[in-house]
Amino acid sequence: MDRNVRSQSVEHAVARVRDVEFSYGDLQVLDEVSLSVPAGAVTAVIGPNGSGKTTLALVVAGLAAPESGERDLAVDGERPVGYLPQSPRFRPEFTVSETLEFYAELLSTPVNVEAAMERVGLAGASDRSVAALSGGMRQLLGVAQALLGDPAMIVLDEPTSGLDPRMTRHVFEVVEDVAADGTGVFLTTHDLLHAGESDRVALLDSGSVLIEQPPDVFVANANADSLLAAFVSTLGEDPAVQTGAG
Ligand SMILES: Nc1ncnc2c1ncn2[C@@H]1O[C@H](COP(=O)(O)OP(=O)(O)OP(=O)(O)O)[C@@H](O)[C@H]1O
Repeated sequence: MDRNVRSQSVEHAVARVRDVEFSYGDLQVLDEVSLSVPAGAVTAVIGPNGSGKTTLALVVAGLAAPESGERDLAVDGERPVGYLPQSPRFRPEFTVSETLEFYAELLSTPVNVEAAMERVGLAGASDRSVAALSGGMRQLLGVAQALLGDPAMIVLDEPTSGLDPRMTRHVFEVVEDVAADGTGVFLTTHDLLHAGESDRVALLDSGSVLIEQPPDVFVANANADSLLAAFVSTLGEDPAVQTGAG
């Protein structure tokens, strides 16, 4: 799909969170977070370690209920929401296709396991056991699992962590392709190079969304020449791991 068609479909949000607050016990990690996940676009959430990206991904996916605020999903009928956790665990003795068939049975919609394997480039490994997969292939299996059942939105928590540069590029190409078909893609990443090529970035800092806009707009507004430079000039050089909102 060309860029013009894609930018039109960006108007329609498949999910929205509004004024979301979330705490683990006494530790508040999301503070008044509002953002939307447009259909047909990749939204990349970036931010320091501990800034709340995984927690936000769980809330957006509907897997964690916010204490206050709202999460609305605007998807038609039975279409699922796909989710890839940060460290997916699959049964090591299952093959790739058995793993996907296992997840397919959990869905109430018709599922084409072959198509999911084709889409991520794992068709040639369908009979290989999970134990025999490289880290990159396991991550592709996770993406394939999230794509089962033609989801209206996929939420991927660090889908390229631990992947080499070419495999990282491949995963981003897969998700761009998925977005081009109208799916809303919401992912967290520390890969600012590829986040800079996504349709939108949301910068999370200590549980608050500082910006939510196309990366080139953020970079230009920060008077920077790259997303990395904009990230550092906005957040400062201090690499401290964050521990909650505030
Ligand atoms: N289950 C939990 N119980 C208590 N605290 C938690 C839990 N999960 C996360 N936290 C804390 O919540 C804060 C936000 O964590 P979260 O994993 O959402 O951040 P993140 O931005 O995804 O981090 P990273 O980039 O390191 O993966 C951190 O301070 C973390 O220690």
